[in-house]
Amino acid sequence: MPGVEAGHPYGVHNLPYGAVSTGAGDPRLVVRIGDVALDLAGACARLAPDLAPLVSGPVLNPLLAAPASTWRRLREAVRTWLTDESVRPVVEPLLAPIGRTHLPFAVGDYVDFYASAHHASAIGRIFRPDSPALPENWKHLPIGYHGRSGTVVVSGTPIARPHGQRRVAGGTVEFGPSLRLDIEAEVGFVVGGGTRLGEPVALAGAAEHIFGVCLVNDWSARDLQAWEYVPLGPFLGKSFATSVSPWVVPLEAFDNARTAPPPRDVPLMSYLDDAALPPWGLDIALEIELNGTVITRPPFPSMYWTAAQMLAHMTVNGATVRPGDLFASGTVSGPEPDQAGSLMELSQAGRSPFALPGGVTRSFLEDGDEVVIRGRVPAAGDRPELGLGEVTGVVVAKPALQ
Ligand SMILES: O=C(O)/C=C/C(=O)CC(=O)CC(=O)O
Ligand SMILES: [Ca+2]
Ligand SMILES: [Mg+2]
Repeated sequence: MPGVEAGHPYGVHNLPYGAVSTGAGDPRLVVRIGDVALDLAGACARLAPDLAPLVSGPVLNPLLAAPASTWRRLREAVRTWLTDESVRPVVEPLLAPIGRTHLPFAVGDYVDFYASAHHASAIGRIFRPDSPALPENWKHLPIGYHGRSGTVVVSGTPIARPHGQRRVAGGTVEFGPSLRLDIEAEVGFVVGGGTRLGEPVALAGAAEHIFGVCLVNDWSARDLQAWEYVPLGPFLGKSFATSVSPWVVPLEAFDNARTAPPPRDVPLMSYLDDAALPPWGLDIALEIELNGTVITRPPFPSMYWTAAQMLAHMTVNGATVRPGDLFASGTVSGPEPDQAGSLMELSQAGRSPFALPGGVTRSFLEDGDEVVIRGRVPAAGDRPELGLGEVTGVVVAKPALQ
């Protein structure tokens, strides 16, 4: 592809999908190549008219509803269009600067998992100091909860500090802006190809239902969460906003970035037993920047549960998935203190504030703070770097409700 040097993290090995607009125009679906975007509706209208109806709207959902073989056909076609000299006169006028990015899919159901043993143990010690760090069920099944899909927002959306109830020292219950606003760096999976009620997705069939990968920041109000979550789990402490990166990187782009998950300590039931399957760990490196300083580098290969296991578990009771559903890995935390994916861990629940430049310290987020979570598959051997982009958000104060 002219203008995109070999090894560019958004070369033809990547080709993520997004929705962009310029000026007052409506969002249009694109594929990113280098630092520009290929207009998908225009390209399909000219070069693959039968695919045009799947990509002519503002969101990916019609494409997500098509079978995985169609996703692969479109990806191969785009790769050809971007490399084949003979179609250059058609393709070049359809390349444009990226412009403003939008949420590229209408989010159906949203599930958040809890798949890092390092995160789950650290949070367990903080929230439940008198119990084992990992709950008894943790290594038998990927724990998760259903989140609020309507508050999934695209990167760059300002995050209003939530108000709510919290219990303070001495047992008083009060209402006000969260004093423990946190982040959770996660990897998200966009579902395609629906299922029928009662028909689980088998581990071996997961690739037919996982369209692509994005980055997720599961903003979390720890004080609201700690008071509300017993016994039913996360609710208002997490439902106010969840940010996602604007680029959905197709699953096939990770073909040479698969890693073996950690050894399993507990024998897995057959619907979760992935020992005989190709590995589903992904070699993604995350980094979190707070106000311009990188504060932690969570490694995704350290996750205990894989995306395929999450999907198999999420549907094993017969629950359906639909095109546009989103499920997220849960906070990505590695074994080292500087690999934690939340401020709760980095500050030890506020007991050990961490340092930023200029003598500034933080335990939780203050108004005006900007968080950037970046993701990439690092280059290795002849594997070029694969960019996942970033998910950003600035915290803003919300007017008091009472
Ligand atoms: O262990 C708890 O009580 C709470 C855990 C979380 O808040 C984490 C969560 O949302 C799942 C995750 O991101 O890993
Ligand atoms: Ca989470
Ligand atoms: Mg959330």
